[in-house]
Amino acid sequence: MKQLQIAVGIIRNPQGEIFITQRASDAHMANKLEFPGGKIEAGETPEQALVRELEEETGITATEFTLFEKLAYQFPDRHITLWFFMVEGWEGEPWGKEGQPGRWIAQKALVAADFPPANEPVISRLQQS
Ligand SMILES: Nc1nc2c([nH]c(=O)n2[C@H]2C[C@H](O)[C@@H](COP(=O)(O)OP(=O)(O)OP(=O)(O)O)O2)c(=O)[nH]1
Ligand SMILES: [Mg+2]
Repeated sequence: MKQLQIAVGIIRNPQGEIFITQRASDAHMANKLEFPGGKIEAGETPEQALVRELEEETGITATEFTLFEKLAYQFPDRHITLWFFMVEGWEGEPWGKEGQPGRWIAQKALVAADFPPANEPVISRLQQS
């Protein structure tokens, strides 16, 4: 069974909108919306992986972030631990750098069913705050 550690960024602007991207049609959790991010590599801290992944996937350099939630989720074929960081300071402007569609959505308008099932507790928290 695959064991993966994942760092993702909840990129939130001063208007309370969050930058989300859509996963590729051939990826695990195909076509679902996601918070940009990816696998923590050997020797990396979750924070280092977050900064690297956001540079690779959205072109921004994250400068201010805090851990928002850490949770484990068992998919049929893999066990993942997700580190969700709230990102409220960055340099540059996020875009779908790897060709994936990206857009800003009001925090309260996020819909849990549009994301992978592991994200449900985080979407709930974002809707309430
Ligand atoms: N990026 C991201 N992945 C998520 C979220 N929720 C969730 O369950 N996942 C899962 C899907 C994948 O199994 C895993 C993330 O892997 P990934 O495909 O983004 O990894 P990566 O960027 O390193 O991609 P790659 O180099 O392997 O192509 O975590 C989320 O909000 N964002
Ligand atoms: Mg990724």
